[in-house]
Amino acid sequence: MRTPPVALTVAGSDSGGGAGIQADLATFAALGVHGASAVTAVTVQDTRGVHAIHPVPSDVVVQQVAVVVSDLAPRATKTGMLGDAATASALAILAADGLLPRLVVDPVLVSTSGHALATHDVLAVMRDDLLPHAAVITPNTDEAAALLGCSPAASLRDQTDQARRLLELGCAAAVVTGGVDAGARLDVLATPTDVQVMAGPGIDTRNDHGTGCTFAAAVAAGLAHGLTVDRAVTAARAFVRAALTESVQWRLGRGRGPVSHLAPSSTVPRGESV
Ligand SMILES: Nc1ncnc2c1ncn2[C@@H]1O[C@H](COP(=O)(O)OP(=O)(O)O)[C@@H](O)[C@H]1O
Ligand SMILES: Cc1ncc(COP(=O)(O)O)c(N)n1
Repeated sequence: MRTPPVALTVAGSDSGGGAGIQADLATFAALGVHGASAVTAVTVQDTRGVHAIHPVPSDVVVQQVAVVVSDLAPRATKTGMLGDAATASALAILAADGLLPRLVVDPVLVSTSGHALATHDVLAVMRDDLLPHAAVITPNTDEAAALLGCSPAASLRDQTDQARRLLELGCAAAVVTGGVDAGARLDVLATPTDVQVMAGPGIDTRNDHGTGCTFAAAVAAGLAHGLTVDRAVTAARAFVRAALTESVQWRLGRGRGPVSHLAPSSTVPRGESV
Protein backbone atom coordinates (compact mmCIF):
# COMPACT_ATOMS: atom_id res chain seq x y z
CA MET A 1 0.00 0.00 0.00
CA ARG A 2 1.32 3.39 -0.94
CA THR A 3 -0.06 6.89 -0.51
CA PRO A 4 0.53 8.97 -3.63
CA PRO A 5 1.61 12.58 -3.25
CA VAL A 6 -1.38 14.92 -3.09
CA ALA A 7 -1.56 18.54 -4.22
CA LEU A 8 -4.46 20.95 -3.79
CA THR A 9 -5.30 23.64 -6.32
CA VAL A 10 -7.47 26.60 -5.31
CA ALA A 11 -8.44 28.24 -8.59
CA GLY A 12 -11.14 29.11 -11.10
CA SER A 13 -12.82 26.70 -13.48
CA ASP A 14 -12.21 27.17 -17.23
CA SER A 15 -15.09 25.53 -19.10
CA GLY A 16 -12.83 25.21 -22.17
CA GLY A 17 -10.46 23.00 -20.18
CA GLY A 18 -7.30 24.92 -21.10
CA ALA A 19 -6.46 26.88 -17.95
CA GLY A 20 -7.48 27.11 -14.29
CA ILE A 21 -8.56 24.07 -12.30
CA GLN A 22 -8.73 21.89 -15.40
CA ALA A 23 -5.12 22.64 -16.43
CA ASP A 24 -3.94 22.17 -12.85
CA LEU A 25 -5.56 18.75 -12.42
CA ALA A 26 -4.32 17.56 -15.82
CA THR A 27 -0.80 18.69 -14.89
CA PHE A 28 -0.92 16.98 -11.50
CA ALA A 29 -2.08 13.74 -13.14
CA ALA A 30 0.62 13.90 -15.83
CA LEU A 31 3.23 14.33 -13.09
CA GLY A 32 2.05 11.47 -10.87
CA VAL A 33 0.28 13.55 -8.22
CA HIS A 34 -3.28 13.11 -7.01
CA GLY A 35 -5.03 16.45 -7.50
CA ALA A 36 -7.66 17.86 -5.16
CA SER A 37 -9.41 21.13 -5.93
CA ALA A 38 -11.29 24.02 -4.38
CA VAL A 39 -13.13 26.07 -7.01
CA THR A 40 -13.07 29.86 -6.42
CA ALA A 41 -15.02 30.95 -9.50
CA VAL A 42 -16.83 29.45 -12.44
CA THR A 43 -15.81 31.08 -15.71
CA VAL A 44 -17.77 30.74 -18.93
CA GLN A 45 -14.73 30.42 -21.15
CA ASP A 46 -13.44 28.89 -24.38
CA THR A 47 -10.31 29.33 -26.48
CA ARG A 48 -11.65 32.67 -27.77
CA GLY A 49 -12.19 34.36 -24.45
CA VAL A 50 -13.87 34.69 -21.07
CA HIS A 51 -17.60 35.32 -21.53
CA ALA A 52 -18.70 35.50 -17.87
CA ILE A 53 -17.33 35.06 -14.36
CA HIS A 54 -19.29 33.78 -11.36
CA PRO A 55 -17.34 33.87 -8.08
CA VAL A 56 -18.06 31.06 -5.60
CA PRO A 57 -18.99 32.36 -2.10
CA SER A 58 -15.87 32.53 0.08
CA ASP A 59 -17.30 30.29 2.80
CA VAL A 60 -17.85 27.57 0.18
CA VAL A 61 -14.22 27.92 -0.95
CA VAL A 62 -13.05 27.63 2.67
CA GLN A 63 -15.20 24.54 3.23
CA GLN A 64 -13.70 22.85 0.15
CA VAL A 65 -10.17 23.55 1.40
CA ALA A 66 -10.98 22.48 4.96
CA VAL A 67 -12.39 19.06 4.05
CA VAL A 68 -9.58 18.31 1.61
CA VAL A 69 -6.87 19.33 4.05
CA SER A 70 -8.29 17.31 6.94
CA ASP A 71 -8.93 14.18 4.85
CA LEU A 72 -6.22 14.08 2.16
CA ALA A 73 -3.37 16.08 3.76
CA PRO A 74 -1.95 17.69 0.60
CA ARG A 75 1.83 18.11 0.58
CA ALA A 76 1.66 21.17 -1.66
CA THR A 77 -0.95 23.77 -2.55
CA LYS A 78 -1.39 26.18 -5.43
CA THR A 79 -3.60 29.22 -5.87
CA GLY A 80 -4.65 30.72 -9.21
CA MET A 81 -7.65 32.95 -9.94
CA LEU A 82 -9.07 33.93 -6.53
CA GLY A 83 -12.60 35.07 -7.44
CA ASP A 84 -13.08 38.00 -5.07
CA ALA A 85 -11.43 39.86 -2.19
CA ALA A 86 -13.38 37.97 0.49
CA THR A 87 -11.98 34.68 -0.82
CA ALA A 88 -8.47 36.13 -1.07
CA SER A 89 -8.70 37.24 2.61
CA ALA A 90 -10.10 33.90 3.73
CA LEU A 91 -7.27 32.05 1.96
CA ALA A 92 -4.68 34.32 3.58
CA ILE A 93 -6.09 33.36 7.00
CA LEU A 94 -5.95 29.64 6.10
CA ALA A 95 -2.34 30.10 4.96
CA ALA A 96 -1.44 31.94 8.18
CA ASP A 97 -2.94 29.01 10.12
CA GLY A 98 -0.62 26.61 8.22
CA LEU A 99 -3.40 24.96 6.21
CA LEU A 100 -1.85 25.69 2.80
CA PRO A 101 1.54 23.91 2.96
CA ARG A 102 4.28 24.54 0.35
CA LEU A 103 2.16 27.25 -1.20
CA VAL A 104 2.65 28.26 -4.83
CA VAL A 105 0.82 31.52 -5.61
CA ASP A 106 0.18 32.21 -9.29
CA PRO A 107 -1.04 35.82 -9.19
CA VAL A 108 -3.57 35.46 -12.02
CA LEU A 109 -4.81 38.88 -13.14
CA VAL A 110 -5.57 38.73 -16.89
CA SER A 111 -6.27 35.82 -19.27
CA THR A 112 -4.22 35.14 -22.42
CA SER A 113 -7.29 36.37 -24.30
CA GLY A 114 -7.01 39.75 -22.50
CA HIS A 115 -9.86 39.55 -19.96
CA ALA A 116 -9.49 40.78 -16.38
CA LEU A 117 -9.67 37.86 -13.94
CA ALA A 118 -9.06 39.90 -10.75
CA THR A 119 -10.05 43.33 -9.46
CA HIS A 120 -7.74 45.85 -7.76
CA ASP A 121 -8.94 44.84 -4.30
CA VAL A 122 -8.14 41.15 -5.01
CA LEU A 123 -4.65 42.21 -6.13
CA ALA A 124 -4.17 44.24 -2.92
CA VAL A 125 -5.24 41.41 -0.59
CA MET A 126 -3.18 38.87 -2.52
CA ARG A 127 -0.09 41.09 -2.36
CA ASP A 128 -0.41 42.19 1.27
CA ASP A 129 -1.88 39.13 2.99
CA LEU A 130 -1.40 35.96 0.88
CA LEU A 131 2.05 36.35 -0.74
CA PRO A 132 3.92 36.48 2.59
CA HIS A 133 2.92 32.82 3.11
CA ALA A 134 4.11 31.60 -0.31
CA ALA A 135 7.01 29.20 -0.82
CA VAL A 136 7.16 30.61 -4.34
CA ILE A 137 5.16 33.01 -6.50
CA THR A 138 4.98 32.70 -10.30
CA PRO A 139 3.95 36.03 -11.89
CA ASN A 140 4.49 36.71 -15.58
CA THR A 141 6.11 40.05 -16.42
CA ASP A 142 2.76 41.92 -16.42
CA GLU A 143 1.69 40.44 -13.10
CA ALA A 144 5.09 41.23 -11.53
CA ALA A 145 4.70 44.84 -12.63
CA ALA A 146 1.17 45.04 -11.20
CA LEU A 147 2.35 43.65 -7.86
CA LEU A 148 5.24 46.12 -7.71
CA GLY A 149 3.32 49.10 -9.12
CA CYS A 150 5.79 49.66 -11.95
CA SER A 151 6.05 49.10 -15.73
CA PRO A 152 6.53 45.59 -17.13
CA ALA A 153 10.18 44.56 -17.54
CA ALA A 154 11.62 45.69 -20.87
CA SER A 155 14.95 43.87 -20.44
CA LEU A 156 16.48 40.93 -18.60
CA ARG A 157 18.00 43.40 -16.18
CA ASP A 158 14.51 44.78 -15.29
CA GLN A 159 13.12 41.25 -14.99
CA THR A 160 15.92 40.22 -12.63
CA ASP A 161 15.51 43.37 -10.57
CA GLN A 162 11.74 42.81 -10.31
CA ALA A 163 12.18 39.16 -9.27
CA ARG A 164 14.46 40.37 -6.43
CA ARG A 165 12.10 43.16 -5.38
CA LEU A 166 9.16 40.74 -5.19
CA LEU A 167 10.95 39.01 -2.29
CA GLU A 168 10.41 42.20 -0.29
CA LEU A 169 6.68 41.38 -0.35
CA GLY A 170 7.51 38.45 1.96
CA CYS A 171 7.42 35.36 -0.28
CA ALA A 172 10.29 32.87 0.07
CA ALA A 173 11.01 32.78 -3.68
CA ALA A 174 9.74 34.48 -6.85
CA VAL A 175 9.96 33.37 -10.45
CA VAL A 176 9.08 36.00 -13.05
CA THR A 177 8.12 34.19 -16.25
CA GLY A 178 7.71 35.03 -19.88
CA GLY A 179 10.52 37.49 -20.60
CA VAL A 180 11.38 37.62 -24.30
CA ASP A 181 14.82 38.50 -25.64
CA ALA A 182 15.91 37.90 -29.24
CA GLY A 183 13.50 34.97 -29.63
CA ALA A 184 14.47 33.38 -26.29
CA ARG A 185 12.00 32.91 -23.43
CA LEU A 186 13.42 33.89 -20.08
CA ASP A 187 12.28 32.99 -16.58
CA VAL A 188 14.10 34.48 -13.57
CA LEU A 189 14.02 32.77 -10.16
CA ALA A 190 15.01 34.83 -7.14
CA THR A 191 15.57 33.46 -3.64
CA PRO A 192 17.12 35.35 -0.73
CA THR A 193 20.52 33.84 -1.59
CA ASP A 194 20.51 33.49 -5.37
CA VAL A 195 19.16 34.68 -8.71
CA GLN A 196 18.91 32.19 -11.55
CA VAL A 197 18.16 33.06 -15.19
CA MET A 198 16.63 30.23 -17.20
CA ALA A 199 16.54 30.69 -20.97
CA GLY A 200 15.26 28.58 -23.85
CA PRO A 201 14.24 29.14 -27.45
CA GLY A 202 10.67 30.42 -27.89
CA ILE A 203 8.27 27.77 -29.19
CA ASP A 204 6.25 29.09 -32.11
CA THR A 205 2.66 28.08 -31.39
CA ARG A 206 -0.78 29.63 -31.24
CA ASN A 207 -1.73 27.09 -28.55
CA ASP A 208 -0.43 28.78 -25.43
CA HIS A 209 -3.61 29.10 -23.38
CA GLY A 210 -2.96 27.87 -19.85
CA THR A 211 0.86 28.05 -19.84
CA GLY A 212 0.99 30.03 -16.58
CA CYS A 213 -1.44 27.71 -14.76
CA THR A 214 0.38 24.64 -16.09
CA PHE A 215 3.75 26.00 -15.00
CA ALA A 216 2.61 26.89 -11.46
CA ALA A 217 0.76 23.55 -11.08
CA ALA A 218 3.90 21.69 -12.22
CA VAL A 219 5.92 23.57 -9.57
CA ALA A 220 3.36 22.49 -6.95
CA ALA A 221 3.55 18.90 -8.23
CA GLY A 222 7.34 19.00 -7.83
CA LEU A 223 7.01 20.30 -4.27
CA ALA A 224 4.45 17.54 -3.54
CA HIS A 225 7.08 15.03 -4.71
CA GLY A 226 9.56 16.54 -2.27
CA LEU A 227 11.67 18.58 -4.69
CA THR A 228 13.28 21.84 -3.60
CA VAL A 229 11.80 25.03 -5.10
CA ASP A 230 14.81 25.31 -7.37
CA ARG A 231 14.44 21.80 -8.81
CA ALA A 232 10.63 22.05 -8.94
CA VAL A 233 10.92 25.20 -11.09
CA THR A 234 13.45 23.56 -13.44
CA ALA A 235 11.22 20.49 -13.82
CA ALA A 236 8.14 22.67 -14.36
CA ARG A 237 9.88 24.53 -17.19
CA ALA A 238 10.69 21.21 -18.84
CA PHE A 239 7.06 20.10 -18.52
CA VAL A 240 5.61 23.33 -19.97
CA ARG A 241 8.10 23.24 -22.85
CA ALA A 242 7.10 19.63 -23.61
CA ALA A 243 3.40 20.61 -23.41
CA LEU A 244 3.94 23.57 -25.76
CA THR A 245 5.99 21.49 -28.21
CA GLU A 246 3.34 18.79 -28.24
CA SER A 247 0.63 21.34 -29.01
CA VAL A 248 2.39 23.00 -31.96
CA GLN A 249 0.51 20.74 -34.39
CA TRP A 250 -2.84 20.91 -32.56
CA ARG A 251 -6.03 22.42 -33.84
CA LEU A 252 -8.31 22.81 -30.87
CA GLY A 253 -10.93 25.56 -30.71
CA ARG A 254 -11.03 28.72 -32.78
CA GLY A 255 -8.87 30.94 -30.61
CA ARG A 256 -5.67 30.46 -28.62
CA GLY A 257 -5.78 26.71 -28.06
CA PRO A 258 -4.63 24.99 -24.87
CA VAL A 259 -1.20 23.45 -24.38
CA SER A 260 -1.13 19.66 -24.43
CA HIS A 261 -1.17 18.12 -20.97
CA LEU A 262 -0.73 14.77 -22.65
CA ALA A 263 2.99 15.52 -23.02
CA PRO A 264 5.24 12.61 -22.08
CA SER A 265 5.85 13.10 -18.38
CA SER A 266 8.64 10.49 -18.41
CA THR A 267 10.91 13.29 -19.67
CA VAL A 268 10.31 15.19 -16.46
CA PRO A 269 12.38 14.36 -13.39
CA ARG A 270 10.36 13.43 -10.32
CA GLY A 271 11.54 13.78 -6.76
CA GLU A 272 11.69 11.18 -4.04
CA SER A 273 8.37 10.93 -2.28
CA VAL A 274 8.58 12.56 1.13
N1 LIG B 1 5.99 30.35 -26.73
C1 LIG B 1 6.71 29.92 -25.68
N2 LIG B 1 7.88 29.27 -25.88
C2 LIG B 1 8.61 28.79 -24.84
N3 LIG B 1 8.23 28.92 -23.55
C3 LIG B 1 7.07 29.57 -23.30
C4 LIG B 1 6.25 30.09 -24.34
N4 LIG B 1 5.15 30.66 -23.77
C5 LIG B 1 5.27 30.50 -22.45
N5 LIG B 1 6.42 29.85 -22.15
C6 LIG B 1 6.88 29.42 -20.81
O1 LIG B 1 5.73 29.00 -20.10
C7 LIG B 1 5.88 29.26 -18.71
C8 LIG B 1 4.67 30.07 -18.23
O2 LIG B 1 4.93 31.43 -18.42
P1 LIG B 1 3.96 32.53 -19.06
O3 LIG B 1 3.53 32.13 -20.40
O4 LIG B 1 4.71 33.79 -18.87
O5 LIG B 1 2.71 32.49 -18.09
P2 LIG B 1 1.29 33.24 -18.22
O6 LIG B 1 0.35 32.28 -18.88
O7 LIG B 1 0.96 33.51 -16.80
O8 LIG B 1 1.53 34.49 -19.04
C9 LIG B 1 7.24 29.95 -18.57
O9 LIG B 1 8.22 28.97 -18.26
C10 LIG B 1 7.46 30.54 -19.95
O10 LIG B 1 8.82 30.78 -20.24
C1 LIG C 1 -10.07 30.06 -14.67
C2 LIG C 1 -8.83 30.65 -15.27
N1 LIG C 1 -7.72 30.74 -14.52
C3 LIG C 1 -6.59 31.26 -15.05
C4 LIG C 1 -6.56 31.70 -16.36
C5 LIG C 1 -5.29 32.30 -16.93
O1 LIG C 1 -4.70 31.47 -17.89
P1 LIG C 1 -4.22 32.08 -19.28
O2 LIG C 1 -3.30 33.25 -18.91
O3 LIG C 1 -3.47 31.04 -19.99
O4 LIG C 1 -5.46 32.54 -20.01
C6 LIG C 1 -7.74 31.60 -17.13
N2 LIG C 1 -7.80 32.02 -18.42
N3 LIG C 1 -8.87 31.08 -16.55
